[in-house]
Parts: sequence; structure tokens; C-alpha cells
Amino acid sequence: MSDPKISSSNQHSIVVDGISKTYGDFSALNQISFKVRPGEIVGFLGPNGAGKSTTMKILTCFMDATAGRASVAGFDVGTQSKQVRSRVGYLPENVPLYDDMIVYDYLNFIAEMREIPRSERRRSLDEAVERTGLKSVIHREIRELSKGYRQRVGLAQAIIHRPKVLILDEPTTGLDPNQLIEIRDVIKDLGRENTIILSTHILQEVSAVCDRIIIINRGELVADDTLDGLKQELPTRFPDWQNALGEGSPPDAPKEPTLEDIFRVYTAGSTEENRDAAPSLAEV
Ligand SMILES: Nc1ncnc2c1ncn2[C@@H]1O[C@H](COP(=O)(O)OP(=O)(O)OP(=O)(O)O)[C@@H](O)[C@H]1O
Repeated sequence: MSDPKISSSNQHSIVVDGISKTYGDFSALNQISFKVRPGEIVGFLGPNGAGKSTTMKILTCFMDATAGRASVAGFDVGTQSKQVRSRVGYLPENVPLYDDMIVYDYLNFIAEMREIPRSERRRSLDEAVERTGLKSVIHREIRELSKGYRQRVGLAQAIIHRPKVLILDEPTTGLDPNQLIEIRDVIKDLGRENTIILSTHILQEVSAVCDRIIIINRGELVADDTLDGLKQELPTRFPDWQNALGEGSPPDAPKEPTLEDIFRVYTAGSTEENRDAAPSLAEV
């Protein structure tokens, strides 16, 4: 008999239902649950070590959860990994690119790995190259590419099999401001046809690209809403939020919180070193 929670994934591209992950006796994720609708771009935020990459690895079948269930495109990540992998594109935090390969050969190799039929391979490759703006470097060795173009190659390998769901782990880290805007435009464009979860530490990125924001802190999901929703919710949940951020007494005219304020309040006191020790502001 099918689990009603999982079968509700018909209306959702991603359903995460009580996922936990422990590494030895360290709890990296503690009963995370959320859903993502088709076509949504969701920003996945959290301090270093919050559990973002762990969640993404579980959703892309690179790692098993310790407990809980998740489905992507209607398929269970634990028991239907082949179906999930063929429907999801993944840009890991550190893309394993083969430096001495020509960009074209590398993408052709990925297309082969993805078992794209030979007759469709050229078209899929051309489409991925077009969408990620790689045409001008297609015959260059990967080692010669700038960080921005390497990131484009990473995105191209993630979309070559035309997945409906994209999981992008810090796609803009280390890019200069121009490259950042270019890659952001590529992601926005991909979001027209795909469901996307992207993790980032660049908060402007989220305001510019994402429909919704999920914040995780020390392995727990602490916020999940649109930016407007989070702005409204913050003063209700944390009436003292401005004081807590060390900004003194709130001014007469209440200030609207920024995403940075929201992030700081929900993740206060959390660093990777003390994630098990310090209580977060969200708890006090
Ligand atoms: N293979 C592993 N073995 C043991 N602990 C791990 C392992 N992978 C991750 N962790 C720990 O789990 C926690 C969550 O790690 P994760 O990489 O998911 O965080 P993150 O939110 O992606 O962080 P960052 O923003 O720094 O990339 C961290 O404390 C990390 O040290």
C-alpha cells in the first residue's frame, strides 16, 4: 500500500518527509520536512555546517538518509534511485570536472554516462551548451577555463539529460560580480522550465532568483516561506528581533526586516564549531 504522504508527491516535484541523517553519533539533519511544487525556485539557506549539502546529497541519491523518506519527481530516493537520478540534475559544491578534457568531449562523455541515445545526443548537448552560454569555449580544455565558465560546464552537465528537477549546491561561490550576474541569469532561465533548489551564502542571490526560502540551522528546518511571508512573520515570532541583533531599541516607525536580518535571527549563535552547544535565537 502506498504511503499517502509520499503519493501526494504527484502535485509536488520534491517531498521531504521527516529526513534525518547521522554521521556516527553526530546528528547532521533532524527530521527535516518540506515540499516543492513544480516550477518553483527555492533558496536553501543556512550557516556553514547546517546540513544543506547533506540534504542535497540525499535528494540526488548520493547518500542514504538515516530515517525519513523523500521523493523527487514522484520517485522514492531510497528505493527508486535509478528513476530519481534520470530526472534530477545535480551541481555538487565541488564539481568533479576532468581538467584535461575538451569541454565538448566532457559533455559528450556525460551524455553517454546518462545513457542519452546516440541519435539524441548531439541535440541534447547543443541545447545544454546553448542554455549555459558555453559555445565560445566548447573546443577549449577545461583546465583553461575561468571559474565562471567551469561553473557553466557544471551546469551543462547537470541539465544535459533534460531533468525536470535541478539541485544546485552553491552554484555561484567564488564568482566575480560579473560572472555572478551571468550565472544568476542562466539559473533564472533554467527556472522557467525546471523546479530548482539552490543553496547559497549570497543573500542577494535569493532575493533575485528564488520564489521561496528555506532556512536550516544546525540540522533543523527553522523557516520556510516567501521573502514577503518571512518579513511579516519575523516581528510576530520574534517581537524583540531588532534588539536581539544589537541594533538598540526599535525606532518609532517599525523597520521592515531584510533577508539578512531574517537569516541572522533564525541562525543566531550558530557556527559549525558550536552547533551543538549554543542555543539559537530561534529557541530563546
Ligand atoms: N561524511 C561526513 N562525516 C562526518 N560528518 C559530516 C560528513 N559530511 C558532513 N558532515 C557534517 O555534517 C554537518 C552538515 O554538513 P553539510 O555539508 O551538510 O553542511 P552545509 O550546510 O552544506 O555546510 P556548508 O555551507 O559549509 O557547505 C557538518 O557539521 C559537517 O561537518
